[in-house]
Amino acid sequence: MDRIPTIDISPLSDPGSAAFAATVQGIIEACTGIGFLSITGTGVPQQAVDQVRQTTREIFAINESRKWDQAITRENYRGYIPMGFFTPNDGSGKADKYEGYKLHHEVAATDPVRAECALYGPNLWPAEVPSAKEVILDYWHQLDQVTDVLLGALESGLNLTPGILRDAFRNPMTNMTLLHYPPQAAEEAGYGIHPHKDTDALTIIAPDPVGGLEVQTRSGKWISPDCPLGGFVVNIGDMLELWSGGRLKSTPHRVVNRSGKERYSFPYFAVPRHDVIVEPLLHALSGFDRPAVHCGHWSAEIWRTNWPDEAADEDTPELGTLHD
Ligand SMILES: O=C(O)CCC(=O)C(=O)O
Ligand SMILES: [Fe+2]
Repeated sequence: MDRIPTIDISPLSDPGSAAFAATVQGIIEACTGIGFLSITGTGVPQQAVDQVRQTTREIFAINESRKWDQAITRENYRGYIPMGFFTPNDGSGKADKYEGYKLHHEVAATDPVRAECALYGPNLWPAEVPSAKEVILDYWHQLDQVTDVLLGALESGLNLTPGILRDAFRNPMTNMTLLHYPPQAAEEAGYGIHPHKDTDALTIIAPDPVGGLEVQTRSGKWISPDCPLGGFVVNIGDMLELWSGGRLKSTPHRVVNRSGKERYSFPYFAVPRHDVIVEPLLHALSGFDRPAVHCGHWSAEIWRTNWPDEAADEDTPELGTLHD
């Protein structure tokens, strides 16, 4: 499949209907083919998306020194990620051209889950943009609903026990990154984000109309998703690939911002609860041989190995890094 289909998911609200079955079939074809699809009919109002994009702009407009005051640390993977901070540890030595702001599933400092897994906690919301917390969490909760609907469709399409995927997302490790990519000159080498696979279950992005996201087809070509205004790009990450025994595909993608304009993006990464062990729920396809993943451990390793002086080990295969 050399194109990314657009699918209206509104029939998923009517399980049992013929339109539900046809929509599930379309989603399964996209996810077992290119691993990406554009969705419409989510019920998320365009205004909610516009507000998050505006909030993202405002956060990156905060003065540089104040942004550094809220920078991400090894102990707390939340807050500002300065430009070039995470050089991919693939040996290329070339930093990605973005700045970010990392957010995780919001829980209060007193939440009992923190005793079970130390990665949970409150976010660092920037005081300079007082509306950020409300605007982003409102959007986040809407995407939690969209995720639930998509997981229900995948359970149905893969003939899994109803609820087996959805139940793994109670008190999840879902996270978001706010991203700002300055324009890259035509002759400039390097990427906004280098080619990688996502390590989560699934990702939902409201694409910036300036473009720049590119997806690798199985034949090795790079194509751009064609997503209508108001739609979202969804892709399968490593965890759903693993759950499905290799049927659903986690596909390499990258960002190159040659639009001449600032690009703002805010991917939502759905990740199960810390104690969930992701392993094939169906017999694995031949040649698909990946070890089970414990979500809390996996997330801790992703936090750790993003620092350029830290490397993944045998215990933590891949972590989204592509090897030639
Ligand atoms: O900004 C985008 O469109 C994609 C970002 C991305 O692939 C990621 O953060 O994993
Ligand atoms: Fe990605």
